[in-house]
Amino acid sequence: MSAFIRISHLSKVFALAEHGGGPVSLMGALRSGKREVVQREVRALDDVSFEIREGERVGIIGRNGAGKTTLLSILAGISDPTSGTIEAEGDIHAILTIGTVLREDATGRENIYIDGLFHGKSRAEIDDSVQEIIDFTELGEFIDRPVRTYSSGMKAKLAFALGSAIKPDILIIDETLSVGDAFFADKASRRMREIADRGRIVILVSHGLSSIVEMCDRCLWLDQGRLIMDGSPAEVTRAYQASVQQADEAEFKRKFEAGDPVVRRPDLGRLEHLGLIQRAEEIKATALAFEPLTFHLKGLVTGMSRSLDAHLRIVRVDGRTLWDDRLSSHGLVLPACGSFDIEVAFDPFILGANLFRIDAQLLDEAGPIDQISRAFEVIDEHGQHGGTPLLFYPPLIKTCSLKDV
Ligand SMILES: Nc1ncnc2c1ncn2[C@@H]1O[C@H](COP(=O)(O)OP(=O)(O)OP(=O)(O)O)[C@@H](O)[C@H]1O
Repeated sequence: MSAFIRISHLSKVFALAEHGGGPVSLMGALRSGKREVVQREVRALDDVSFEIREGERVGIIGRNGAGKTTLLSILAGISDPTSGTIEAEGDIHAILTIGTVLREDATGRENIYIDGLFHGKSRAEIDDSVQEIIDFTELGEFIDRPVRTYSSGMKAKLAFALGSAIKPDILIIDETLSVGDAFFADKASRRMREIADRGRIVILVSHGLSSIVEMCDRCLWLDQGRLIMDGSPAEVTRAYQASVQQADEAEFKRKFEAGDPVVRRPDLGRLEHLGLIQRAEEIKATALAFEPLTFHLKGLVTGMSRSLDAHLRIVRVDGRTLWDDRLSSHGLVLPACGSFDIEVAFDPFILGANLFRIDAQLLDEAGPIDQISRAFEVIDEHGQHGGTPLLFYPPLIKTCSLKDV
């Protein structure tokens, strides 16, 4: 008989209830007796299908909340899918959380006996294998101390030694190895290979991508409950890493677009508009490289401030400030009270293709009064200037003028 797992169109939906205090379980919401409970569904697994054949060591990766643990608990028979089927041949042993494997008040040795008896072994059979398990754990004299006195690494070693000693047809491990030391991880990896070499199946969930590459020969990538890649560990972990990096970049861009926070003093004045003008038109988000560009700043001064000034700054998405100047240094004097309307023109345009932000700040000698930021992208229509975007010229302001308002 050969071990295999076949999963077809597997989905798992959790019903969550929400009221003022945020999400709670449906039972919790019913118990709390609160009205206006809105039911929401979490699709932890969404139409997942794959097959694992004998001898495969399969790693499962994905960001937090991707559905990995849900998949493992269905594979381990701890929870049922909402829809879809799972067929498995062979007895399954799962180490999902160390806490559920080990009894804290019993010693390590007692845990070996309890676990063996639980898995249907006779006392004599356990007597035969106990020393081998103890040797594998490297716990030394700790084996006769209560598990509650162990470090998390020691618990991980014992849990793994127990799980793998049972010699199951299908061994499922959730993150357990990540708390062991490098030497133990190496030994555990060899043990997993032995299990797989006997024609069995090993499934490992881990956030440690290097352990997946080292220990597995196949990798599944879950994202928001869906299986999005199935292939060699090196290939899948590379693609996963690239996607995580992109998501981080997107988060960075979102923060970048919001600008730096400043303490505002609205009683003294405010900035009302920061626009970009190119080819005599106000543009929204995209400017062309190598074309003159004008910034348009409108605002209002309502209090008596001394040394009133406007400060403009251009920042590239990587955080580098490319230009930073006060308009007073170009002879521009803001009115002491009333509206202002300023145009600042650059020629030639100084920026290469990239994402930028312009920050305009109204300030006086005591500090900022108001700030307005605007992100914009510069594109090179002709694509002649690829590579790392550069600051092409020292910025030159062509005109810096105050309009009559
Ligand atoms: N019992 C539950 N009730 C409600 N929602 C749940 C339950 N268990 C999991 N979920 C939700 O299902 C989704 C998948 O969770 P799961 O724990 O499987 O992800 P994971 O990939 O193991 O994440 P992590 O890497 O953080 O352990 C998440 O959105 C999670 O909030």
